[in-house]
Amino acid sequence: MRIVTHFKQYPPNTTKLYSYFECRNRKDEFKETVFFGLQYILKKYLSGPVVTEEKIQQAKQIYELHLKLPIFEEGWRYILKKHNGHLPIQIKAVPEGSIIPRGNVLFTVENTDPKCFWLTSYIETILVQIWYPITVATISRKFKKTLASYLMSTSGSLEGLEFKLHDFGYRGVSSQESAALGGAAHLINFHSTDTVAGLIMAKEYYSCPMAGFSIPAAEHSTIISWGRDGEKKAFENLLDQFPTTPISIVSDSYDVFHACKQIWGHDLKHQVQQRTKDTMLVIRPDSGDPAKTVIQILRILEEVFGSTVNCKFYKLLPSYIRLIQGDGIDLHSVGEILKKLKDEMWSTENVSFGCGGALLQKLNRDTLNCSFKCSYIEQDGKGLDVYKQPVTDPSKNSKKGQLSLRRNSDGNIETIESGQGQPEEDLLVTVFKDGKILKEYTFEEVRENAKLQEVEPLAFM
Ligand SMILES: O=C1OCCC/C1=C\Nc1ccccc1
Repeated sequence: MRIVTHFKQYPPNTTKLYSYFECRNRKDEFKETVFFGLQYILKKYLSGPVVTEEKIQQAKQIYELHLKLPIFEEGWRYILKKHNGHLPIQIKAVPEGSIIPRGNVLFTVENTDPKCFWLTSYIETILVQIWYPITVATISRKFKKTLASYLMSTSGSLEGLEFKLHDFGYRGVSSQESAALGGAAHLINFHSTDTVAGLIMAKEYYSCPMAGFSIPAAEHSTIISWGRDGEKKAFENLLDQFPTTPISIVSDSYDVFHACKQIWGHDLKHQVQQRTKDTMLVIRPDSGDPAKTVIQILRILEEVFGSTVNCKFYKLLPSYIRLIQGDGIDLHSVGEILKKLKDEMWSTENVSFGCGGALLQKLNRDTLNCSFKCSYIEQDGKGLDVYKQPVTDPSKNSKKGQLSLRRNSDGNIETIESGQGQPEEDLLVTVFKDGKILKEYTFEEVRENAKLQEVEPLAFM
């Protein structure tokens, strides 16, 4: 346990520790990241009178047993007495929702009381947990870019884009807090979710009354509970129970092709044709090769319900029928599926997707190389730029000195090191100082900052 012993390890008379957070640059599919989640961490863990007598006692007990060394009790008691339990820390960060190229400073942390230099590193652990909301928001936005390209290319419009990727991931994350953070991160880019914890996060920490929507949906239990021979009854009951909203019905319990051809295409054909765009039937396959299954179902439905051709000459099922594919979806497969649909002249308008693990859980701090490093210290009143430069891995080199972030004359974002930045050009905003949050962002602002600037033409897909 290094952190509680650090105050003994820094040079004598250190009065300031200045560190920064970045998603280190690496040749991978993520050229830029979405900055999100710092406001939650500040509000929940770091703002206000967070240092208390009982917390000091609790820490004392734990570390005496755990480390057989005392905690830095006088350091914490100093904060309690001198700062009334408020952390003498300053944090400057890019606005939430900002889209920043990899390898740029995203926030800086420094102590504001020279006696509390050790605090900067102490809060690294909780601050670096921002890796999760940043990574989910970034993956979700990359999904959006792919979906936008195919939707634009096969329909000439982006209408409905925000409902093309539905968060199915609540059950697959490791905690309620992860569900809340990841769920909210996805809702920066989309308005479609079943991860209710994300709605509450957006409401409580980013002032958003209702950040996402869903529709009534079957699951296997509500189908198979009618027995093997009761699938048609189960489907019919669902149509009867939900006449005024769209309804999603998972149809692969036994044979999805039979379900589409015989039940949807014959037994219940007229009930299906009574549905409208606002009360559409959404058929959900949930197994098999995603592209092959979706295409086969589209063909079956086209045979029964017909299809039209849109302004881009791609085929479209009647407005009362759509598909949702929520199995086997990740950043790679979604593009593959859409490409195969397009090759068969199907518009992206026909399908939407659900994603769970690949959106909220199949990721870690290394996915975007999230890192927190010290870059500047002050000793005896003298400033010193510091950095690491491992001969064993240059990609782990860290930045030097006090940092600022600016948009240069070419319009590109860049980090200025060694305190060479012009304060008036600095995009970093002081969001926290001495226990107080100085700047808050609403979810609306976060979404605005993260919106897609352009739709990438498919040629590069
Ligand atoms: O089918 C659907 O249509 C759109 C509404 C949501 C939905 C399914 N949700 C879901 C959630 C968690 C695991 C699996 C599915």
